Formats: sequence, structure tokens, C-alpha cells
Amino acid sequence: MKISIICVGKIKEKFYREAVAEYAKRLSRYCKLEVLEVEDEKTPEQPSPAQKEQILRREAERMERYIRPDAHLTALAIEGRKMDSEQFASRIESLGVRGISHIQFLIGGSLGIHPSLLDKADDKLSFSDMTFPHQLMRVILLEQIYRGYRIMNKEPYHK
Ligand SMILES: C[S@@+](CC[C@H](N)C(=O)[O-])C[C@H]1O[C@@H](n2cnc3c(N)ncnc32)[C@H](O)[C@@H]1O
Repeated sequence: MKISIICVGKIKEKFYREAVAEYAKRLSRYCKLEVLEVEDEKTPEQPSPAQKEQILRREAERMERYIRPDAHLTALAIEGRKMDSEQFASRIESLGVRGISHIQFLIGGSLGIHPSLLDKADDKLSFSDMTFPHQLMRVILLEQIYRGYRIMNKEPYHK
């Protein structure tokens, strides 16, 4: 399985970069992982609705360049569907059984993901009703994918 994480903005903090690198290393046993970063737009403190629309549209256009029509697309969104780790593992497994060999995840920037891009996603996945910074979200997603593979392979994992 190939897994792509398409995200807005770079990871600035060293400790997040190290966590991403650690999970990427652990995941290399299970899947082919790629992390694709697109440039974020400068966002004013209080963007007007028009500015917000423009920022989200530009970031969405950049993300769309990486979206592959044959891949299964999951957008990370607070208002998406919640699942537990076992359900998430089954989801990845069942996509593989259905012959899907590429899963793409989208993580938005500070203003989120443009609604038109959210509409294109096959799934919208929520990790809780709370808002996480996009850099931390990347780490959490990688950890859950790793946990998912451990669950699928019936390998021990701390609870
Ligand atoms: C700082 S958040 C954006 C917050 C923005 N106000 C919104 O409502 O989308 C950046 C990105 O991280 C992801 N994210 C943050 N918290 C999340 C959560 N609880 N569940 C799923 N994705 C989340 C989403 O992809 C979001 O676009």
C-alpha cells in the first residue's frame, strides 16, 4: 500500500520533525509513505470572508496537483466521521482488499480545507471535536496509521 499525506505548510519545530521521521521509519516496514508539503498562504490575524476564500482556494489548488484519481482520498476535518483505532485499521485493510493500492490523506492549514476540496474527498475523518495544530495533526495521523498496521498484523502495541 502506498500512503501519501498531503499537507499545507512546513513543519517548523524540530521535535515535530523528529516525531514525523520516527513514525516514517517505523511505517517503512508496512507501507510506502510519502509526505507532500504545499506552500501555505500568509494569513492575516482576522481574515475577511473574501481573504479566507482566496487563501483556502489557493492552498486547495496546490494540494489538488498531488491528488491521484485512482487513490482513495481522506480529508482530515474536525466535522468529519469519528472512528476508533480498530475501525481505522479495518478501514485501511478493507481498502486494500477492495484493490485500492494508494490512500491519500489531506491536512489543511490554519484556516482548514476549502469546502470544494472537502466535497471531493471519499471520506472525512475527525480525530475529535477539538482543533489540533496542523503540525501536531501530522504526527497524530502517522501514529494512528502505524497503530493501524500493528492492529492489522495482530502485533503487540501498547494500549
Ligand atoms: C489548525 S487546523 C484548521 C482549523 C480550522 N479552523 C478548521 O476548522 O478546519 C489545521 C488542519 O488540521 C486538521 N485537524 C485539526 N484538528 C483536527 C481534528 N480534530 N480532526 C481532524 N482533523 C483535524 C484539519 O485537516 C485542519 O484543516
